[in-house]
Amino acid sequence: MQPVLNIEDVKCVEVALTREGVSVSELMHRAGYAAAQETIALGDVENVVVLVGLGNNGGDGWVAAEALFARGVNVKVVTPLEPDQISGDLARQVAQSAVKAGVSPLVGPSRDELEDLLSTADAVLDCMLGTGFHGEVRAPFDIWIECVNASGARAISVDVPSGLSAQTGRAAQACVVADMTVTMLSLKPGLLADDGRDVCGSIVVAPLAEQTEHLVVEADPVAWRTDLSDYLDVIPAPTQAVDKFTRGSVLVVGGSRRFPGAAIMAARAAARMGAGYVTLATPASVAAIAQAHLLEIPVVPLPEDADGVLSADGKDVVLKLARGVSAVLVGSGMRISGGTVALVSALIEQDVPLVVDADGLNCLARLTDGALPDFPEVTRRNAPLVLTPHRRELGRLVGQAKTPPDSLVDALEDARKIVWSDGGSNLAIVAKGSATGCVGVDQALLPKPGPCALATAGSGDVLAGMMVSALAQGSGQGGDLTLMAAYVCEVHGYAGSLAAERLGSRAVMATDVIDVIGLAADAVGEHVMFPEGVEEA
Ligand SMILES: NC(=O)C1=CN([C@@H]2O[C@H](COP(=O)(O)OP(=O)(O)OC[C@H]3O[C@@H](n4cnc5c(N)ncnc54)[C@H](O)[C@@H]3O)[C@@H](O)[C@H]2O)[C@@H](O)CC1
Ligand SMILES: Nc1ncnc2c1ncn2[C@@H]1O[C@H](COP(=O)(O)OP(=O)(O)O)[C@@H](O)[C@H]1O
Ligand SMILES: [K+]
Repeated sequence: MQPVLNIEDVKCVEVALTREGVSVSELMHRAGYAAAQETIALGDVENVVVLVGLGNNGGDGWVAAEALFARGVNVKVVTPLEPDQISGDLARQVAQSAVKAGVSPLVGPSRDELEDLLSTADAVLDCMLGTGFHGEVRAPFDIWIECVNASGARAISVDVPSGLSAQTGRAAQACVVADMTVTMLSLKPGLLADDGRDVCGSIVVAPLAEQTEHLVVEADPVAWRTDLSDYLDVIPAPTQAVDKFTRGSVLVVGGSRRFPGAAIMAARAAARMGAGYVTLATPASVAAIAQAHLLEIPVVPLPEDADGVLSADGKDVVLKLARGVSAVLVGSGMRISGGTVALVSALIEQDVPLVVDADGLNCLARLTDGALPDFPEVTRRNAPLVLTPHRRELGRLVGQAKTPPDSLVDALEDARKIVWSDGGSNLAIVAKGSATGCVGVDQALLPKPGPCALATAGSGDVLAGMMVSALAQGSGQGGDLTLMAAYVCEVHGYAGSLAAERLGSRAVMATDVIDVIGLAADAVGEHVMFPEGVEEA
C-alpha cells in the first residue's frame, strides 16, 4: 500500500525532515535531481524546456535544469523574471546557480516565442505551480499552460501538474495535462481523484530521503492506495469441497414498480461474483418480470403499497429469509417510504452481514433525520455492515444534502464522521465516485479506480451485488472488512475496463459489466496470487 498525505501533512513531513538534518534546500536539490532523472529515463531527450514559477516549485525546476545541463542536455529555462529578481531566497539562489553553471534563461517570452521554443522540445518540465497554487491561474502561466498542452512535447510535471489542486483534485481552467508527474515525498489525494485522474499521467513518487517513509506514516496518511498484492487475505481460498449454499447464499431485497431493474441487476451481479445461491425479494407486481430475467434466481413476491413500493407488511417474510442466508443486500431501486424505512431498520437490527445501497441509504438518512453520525447505535451491530453511498447519498447521511462532498478528501471526511462515531471494525463505508474511498475505523483505502465507462446507470447496483456476494463468501468477515470492500471495487473497476475493451468506452451498460465480473475476478485473483507472472491489471 502507498500512503496518501494531505498537503498540510506533507508540509509537516518537510519540517520533520529538517529536524532530522535534511534542510529545505537539500530537499529542493533532491527534488530537482529526481525530476531530471525521470526526464532522462524517458529516453530521447536532447532538448528540454523547463517552465519555472516563482515559488519553490520553480526552484525545483532550476535545479532540474542545472542537472540536465550537466548531463549534456540542451536545456532552456522559461521564467517570468530574471533570477536576481526572484523574491524567495531559496528559489533565487538555485536560479542564480543554474545560470552561473551555464543554463540559459528565456525571460518573459511572447506567446509566439514560447510556441517556437516548445516546437523544438523533446520534453517539457512543468515547474510553474506546485502545492502553493490556489484559485485560478494568473498570467503568464495561464498562457504558458495553453502552449504546453498544445505542443507535441512530452510534459513532465514536477510535484503536481500546474493548475491542479493537489488536495482537492480540482483543475483550474488552465491546467497542464502531463504525461508523467514526479511528486515529492508522498502521493497527494488530488493527484488520484476527479480532474487529477485526467491530468497527472503516470505518477512517480520521489521520497527524497530515507527517513521519509517512516515520517510519512507518522504524519497519519489520509488514505492508502492499495496494490494488488494487498488483497491476498480477502480472496476466497479455492476449494472443490463446496455446495451451492456453502459457496455463499445471498438475499437481495429491493426493486419497485418504478425501478425493477436495479434489484434484478444486483441479484445477477451477486451470482456472477460467485455466490452459490441468490434469492431476490421484490414487490409482488414486479416479481414476474424479475423472474423472467433471472432464470437461476428464485424471486419471492412481497407485499407492496399502491405505488408498487415494498410495504412494512413484508417485514416478517424478509427477516425469515434473511435468517437463512449468509448475507443480505437492501436498497437497490427500492424507493423511500414508511414501508421501506421499516424494512431497512429491521434488517439492520438483524444479526446478518448486510450491504445497504441506494434508497436503502436514503431510508437510513430519513431514519436518522440526516444525521447518522449522531445515532451510532443504528450502525453498531455484531455482523458486518457495508454502506455504499455515492457522494449525494453520503451528503444526505451526514446532514449535507444540499452541499454533498465534492472532492475525494471531503467524501473521506464525511465517511469518517460515520465510522468514527460507530467506532467499530464491523462497519465499512464505500464512498463512491470517479475515485472511490473505502473507509473503515482504522484506515481509508483507495483501490485502483475503473474507467469512466462505469459512470452509467445501474453500475452502482452491480457493485452492491458484488459486495454482498463477497460478504456472503466470507471475505472480510473476522478479517478486514475495508480491504474486502476495496477488493470488490477493484474487481468492479477491472470489469468496467474489460467491458469497455469489448464494447467500446462509450457503449458500456451496467449489464455488460455484470457479464464480465467472473473474468475480472479471475484476472485480479491471478495478479494477486502471481504478481510477477502476469501484466498488471
Ligand atoms: N514540501 C516539500 O517538502 C518540498 C517542496 N518542494 C516544492 O515546493 C513546492 C511548494 O512551494 P511553494 O510553497 O513555494 O509554492 P509553489 O511554488 O507551488 O507556488 C507558489 C508560487 O505560486 C504563485 N501562485 C500561487 N497561486 C497562483 C495563481 N493562481 N496564479 C499564479 N501564480 C500563483 C505564488 O505567488 C508563488 O509565487 C512543492 O510543490 C514542491 O515542488 C520541493 O522543493 C522539495 C520538498
Ligand atoms: N468517472 C468514473 N470513473 C470510474 N468509476 C466511476 C466513475 N463514475 C462512477 N464510477 C463508479 O460507478 C459506480 C456508480 O455508482 P452509482 O452512482 O451508485 O450508480 P447507479 O446509482 O446508477 O447504480 C460507482 O462504483 C462509481 O465508483
Ligand atoms: K508543477
